[in-house]
Amino acid sequence: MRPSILNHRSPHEEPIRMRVSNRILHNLHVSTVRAYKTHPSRCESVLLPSTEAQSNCPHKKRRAQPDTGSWFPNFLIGHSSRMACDSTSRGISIKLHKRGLCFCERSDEAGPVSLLSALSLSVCLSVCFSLCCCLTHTDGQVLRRRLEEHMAATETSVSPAVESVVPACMFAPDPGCAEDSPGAEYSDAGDNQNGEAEDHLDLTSKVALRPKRSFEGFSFALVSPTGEQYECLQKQLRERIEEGCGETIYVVGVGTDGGDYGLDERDMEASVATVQSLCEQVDADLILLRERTETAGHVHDYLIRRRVGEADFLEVRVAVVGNVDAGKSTLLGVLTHGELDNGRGFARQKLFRHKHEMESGRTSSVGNDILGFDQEGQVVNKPDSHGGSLDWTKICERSSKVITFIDLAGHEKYLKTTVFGMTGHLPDFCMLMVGSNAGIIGMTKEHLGLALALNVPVFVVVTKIDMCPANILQETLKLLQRLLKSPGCRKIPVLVQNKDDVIVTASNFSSERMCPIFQISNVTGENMDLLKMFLNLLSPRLTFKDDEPPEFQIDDTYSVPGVGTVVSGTTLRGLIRLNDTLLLGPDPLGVFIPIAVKSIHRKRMPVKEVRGGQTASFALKKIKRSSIRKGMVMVSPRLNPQACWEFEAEILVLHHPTTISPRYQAMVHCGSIRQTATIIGMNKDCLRTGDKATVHFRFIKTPEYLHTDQRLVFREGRTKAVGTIIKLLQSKPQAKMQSTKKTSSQVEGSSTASEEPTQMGGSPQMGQMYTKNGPFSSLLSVAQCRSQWGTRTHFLKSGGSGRRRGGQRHKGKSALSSTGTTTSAAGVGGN
Ligand SMILES: Nc1nc2c(ncn2[C@@H]2O[C@H](COP(=O)(O)OP(=O)(O)OP(=O)(O)O)[C@@H](O)[C@H]2O)c(=O)[nH]1
Repeated sequence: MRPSILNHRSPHEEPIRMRVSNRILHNLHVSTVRAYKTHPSRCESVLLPSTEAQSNCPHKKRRAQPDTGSWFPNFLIGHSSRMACDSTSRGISIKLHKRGLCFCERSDEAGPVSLLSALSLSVCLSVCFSLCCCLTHTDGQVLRRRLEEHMAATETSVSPAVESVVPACMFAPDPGCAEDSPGAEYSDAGDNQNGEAEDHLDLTSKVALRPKRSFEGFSFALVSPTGEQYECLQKQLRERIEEGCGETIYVVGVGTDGGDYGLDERDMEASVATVQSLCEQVDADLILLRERTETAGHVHDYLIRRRVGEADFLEVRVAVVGNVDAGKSTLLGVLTHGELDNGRGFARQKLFRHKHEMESGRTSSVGNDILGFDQEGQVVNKPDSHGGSLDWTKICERSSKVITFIDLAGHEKYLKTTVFGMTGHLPDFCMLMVGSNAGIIGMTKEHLGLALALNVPVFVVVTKIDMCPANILQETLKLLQRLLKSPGCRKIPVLVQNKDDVIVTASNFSSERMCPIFQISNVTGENMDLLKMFLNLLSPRLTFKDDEPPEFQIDDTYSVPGVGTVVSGTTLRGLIRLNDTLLLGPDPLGVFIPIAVKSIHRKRMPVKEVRGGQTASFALKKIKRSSIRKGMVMVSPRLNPQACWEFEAEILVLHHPTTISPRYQAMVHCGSIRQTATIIGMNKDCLRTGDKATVHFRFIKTPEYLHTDQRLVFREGRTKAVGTIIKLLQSKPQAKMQSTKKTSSQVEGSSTASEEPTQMGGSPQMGQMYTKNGPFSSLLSVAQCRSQWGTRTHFLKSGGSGRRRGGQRHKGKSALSSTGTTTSAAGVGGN
């Protein structure tokens, strides 16, 4: 593979500029390094490009930098042109600078591309490695040596069985310039990552600060900032905190491009004092995460977290999935109650609320558990000394950040409930649990596929390491990383082994590519502190503006004695205040009715308002619980909401045993909506596994409130499809839609469940639609993953026996739910 890159350009013709697909890059990562090691002599000779060629480079701004490319030009490593049109595609520009490597974020025509696409970084390193080995230039030799050291460090930190798991240090900024003379000037100072000079920053004095959440060019003179610089710093800090929904991580002692690593004690003190004073200005706390000493001095990592009042806290939702007996409930019991398990189900007992769950040890419903962190990152959960119960209100009052775990069922027969938990509860992240002794079995792949389909970043927790022999553990890790790196997932597995790894992975986790792997024991508590630290550093993925018209999606309803009807769910956007009047609907006729909010609870704590991204429960005035169903919304009258019977979606069939044609019916999961829909038409005659199409759906029972760009999961039996709504069609409600049941799937020939997935189809027209639409990029990756969805899935039959936690069944359920299956949610005021 490597020579194909090295031979890519004739050395004298033009600057070396590579555009290769991510998949190729992925394969290149290991093979390139190995190739070099085994056959260094076979490396092609890559010479320096001529000055003329450099001046022809399209990246003229970068080329104009005086010192840039003194012996080598930039490399652009991105996706193939097809992927480049996609707004989520990533690119990375590598500068082989004489003082070291410089990885830069760059923008493409299609929009911003993020730095540290984890995959690209590791691959870039190996590509650079290969290229350097071809250089005869002295600088090349230096760089080559550094890369060799880096690679050696990489290898020693990884055990042989998991040799290709990327260690977290790969994602840390490269000190790079340690060998250079201290006085050497770093020509890239002031150059932002897109090659444009920062217009408002003076970088003449010591570069000392770098925000880690984002790797955009951003560096300041912190030791003794001028008034102007100070204001600039303050503005930037505010922006970073806004981006991080109230917090950000800064590294003091490192320059923008990884240069000027370390500060002496006096400079560090002065820099920290500056940051401290900045934090005071923006009403935030500065929390030291780690201190380290680099060759040139000290480097400190700080968490900057905005102060919140007693009634407020940052909320992060984590869906907990994994096969049955992986240890999900046990881990949540250990985390939230602070007591270790005994290996026989002690810790999980505190979470079960149903007799049958206690008896069987199986979660059957969607559970909510909370873990609060104070400003310093200490867990605040203090279970009651008698019953071991948790006072949610107290936890919330003491917390700066509350992690809500959405505990989902691992058993196959509760998959429908699990899908609802993933779509309806809007998790920010997904924690995939794997029992180290059992390995990747049962529903593990199914749940991973679901998270990928919904674009939820995943981290993995391997449990039971106390009882697992070392060779089995290594085997599980090996299979896990193979699964994560497979073309369908395209993740970078990163083993988290110490606090440094936690900081690096948490800082870069918003890159959906990276997949941290923790190895823990619920019995001995091994590595539990790393997991807690990681959870404390997670920030919500989405930011919301308060001035948008509010929207709230209902995922459960309750009747509370003395209070009345209560609905729980997630605020999708906007700000909802006590006594606001919102429109509740749609009812079966598509009508929205005005409704007043009597009281608001967040995590059982009474509050006066709730904003976008937060879960809450509302007590409503003058309405019966039976007239509200899951999937309904409460929205601002300003939105003039319309209910919709029909819509068009671009879907991708992940699995279907035969063919899907018009009149086919399946369950549509879209947010908290869960209703059977019929395919009215599509832009193909029929759909098979791997096919993409624009499909026209119609709900069979009631109209729903939908948005374009909403993700949906379409499933029935073994059939699974994912997609995005592209058009809402206003149609007159039909008097009665007949459910034709699942027989409308046309069975062709004798195709069986074990039928191999076919090649992904799709008309050119579809291809265009997909590449234009950002969220679809992951759909493509899911397409490739379709074979992993397995064929052994069996879903709940209609009228299945899911039960709610602490709630009651809907009286009018049969009239409201197309399948009659209940999905449970947290108890009253669970939100
Ligand atoms: N030795 C050991 N046992 C564990 C560990 N984690 C969980 N267990 C045990 O594994 C069993 C299953 O744990 P659960 O937490 O019920 O598994 P689950 O994934 O929640 O299962 P479902 O709720 O059915 O999906 C229990 O008996 C736990 O005590 C661990 O780290 N070490």
